[in-house]
Amino acid sequence: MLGTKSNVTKPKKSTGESLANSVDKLSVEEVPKVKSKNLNVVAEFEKSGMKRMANFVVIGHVDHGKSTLMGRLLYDLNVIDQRSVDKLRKEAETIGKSSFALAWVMDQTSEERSRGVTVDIATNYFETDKTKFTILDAPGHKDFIPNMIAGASQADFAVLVIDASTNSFESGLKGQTKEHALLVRSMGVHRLIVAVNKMDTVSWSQARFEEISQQMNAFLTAASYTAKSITFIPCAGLTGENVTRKVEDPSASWYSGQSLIEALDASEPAKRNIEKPLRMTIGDVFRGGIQNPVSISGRIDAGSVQVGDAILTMPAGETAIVKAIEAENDVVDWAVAGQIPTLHLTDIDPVHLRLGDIACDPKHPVKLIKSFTSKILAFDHVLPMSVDVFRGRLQAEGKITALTATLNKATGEVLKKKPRVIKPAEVARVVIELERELPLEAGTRVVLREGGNTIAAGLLEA
Ligand SMILES: Nc1nc2c(ncn2[C@@H]2O[C@H](COP(=O)(O)OP(=O)(O)OP(=O)(O)O)[C@@H](O)[C@H]2O)c(=O)[nH]1
Repeated sequence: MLGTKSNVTKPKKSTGESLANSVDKLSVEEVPKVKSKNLNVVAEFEKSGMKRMANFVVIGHVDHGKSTLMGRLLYDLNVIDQRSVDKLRKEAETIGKSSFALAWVMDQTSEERSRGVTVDIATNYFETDKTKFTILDAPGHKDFIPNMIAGASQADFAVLVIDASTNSFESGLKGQTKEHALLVRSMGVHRLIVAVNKMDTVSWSQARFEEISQQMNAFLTAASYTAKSITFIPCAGLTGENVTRKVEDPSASWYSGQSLIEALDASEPAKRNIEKPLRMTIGDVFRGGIQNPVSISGRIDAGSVQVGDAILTMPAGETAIVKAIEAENDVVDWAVAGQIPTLHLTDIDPVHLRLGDIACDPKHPVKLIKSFTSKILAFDHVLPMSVDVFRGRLQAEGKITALTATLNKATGEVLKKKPRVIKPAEVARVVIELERELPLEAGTRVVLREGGNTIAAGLLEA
């Protein structure tokens, strides 16, 4: 199993006992009245020395080595053990694809394995002394761009993997290399680490590295990335050179720069948005028996929560009290944005808690809205039409009522007002009316589907 290592600095424990055990022993009558410690969670967080966090999406043309590179990173950082890799290698050999073993660390489902392409976003975690990273491994196959966008919408930066081998870089340029870089930019990603990969296949040629860096730099700066937010790193995922350790190959003696892990660690920390009002997407709802309180778990997108807080669940509009919190297998007093805690609740009927609902701060609730403007990236032809609008797992039927403008992918400038149709890969602004209200606010990501196909991904503007 992949996952975070256990030596993480955690928020202060309130008891040493596992919460699951302690609540098992309580009956409803015995549940003590929840007392808030009224902590200043922002100050507590700063004192805690909790590591900074970064989420990144891995993009690039099919077969340029994204999964292998990330598998290598996880393997070399001991997130995955030798036995698991040996097992994967054996499995890979039985179907004659032994070089794919490292990639399988990332691509874990059998469908992905038999096809040899990543079909969904694989989420993996690793950490250095300074930072906790989440990798969102995006598929390079052109049919799977919607999944890449799902990853990009959660990313602080992107790692663009480029195959340096003869002709591969060039065919990638005609393929998804540029397209992916543009798409993640239009979804708000500003920073790129360009991993010039498979350098072993070109004998660590300095000329090749420079040729690729220069061409990509010209393209990326024209696409509104700033030169100082792009870092080029030569590496080889398969051999592990310049991933977590320096290159030993004498032909690479010209390079004295950062390794991939150093570049990752040097990246600016993600903003946790702790000071904003609480927004937590409910990913799971459970109850361990009649006497146990109802519990929810999910990622805190913004803000913080502490024991004793009231939370409001939307769209139900019901409040609950946070009786206890668990995060990273510990009982804690508080949790902040970026963490995925379990909240044990009282004073709420579980019928008001559904997957995809939003738990928020009752003083600053997320609003329920029925119409909005969205910047969308079209995957298919988009017209004024009926669509299903998804915010995570929440869904409502709706209609695109107006196509306001098509936009420049890189700069957001208006290209054409009131287009009659938005073509695949175009970025545009549209107005959407919903049949029923959804909890949405500026900055929320939505997906538009029609007849079971994803036709666009959008960012709510107003
Ligand atoms: N020589 C060499 N081969 C590599 C390197 N990295 C990856 N490969 C090979 O390139 C092929 C594709 O690698 P993947 O990691 O599956 O590529 P991907 O970009 O994740 O592919 P998709 O998930 O299908 O988009 C495999 O055969 C790898 O073994 C490298 O550094 N050097």
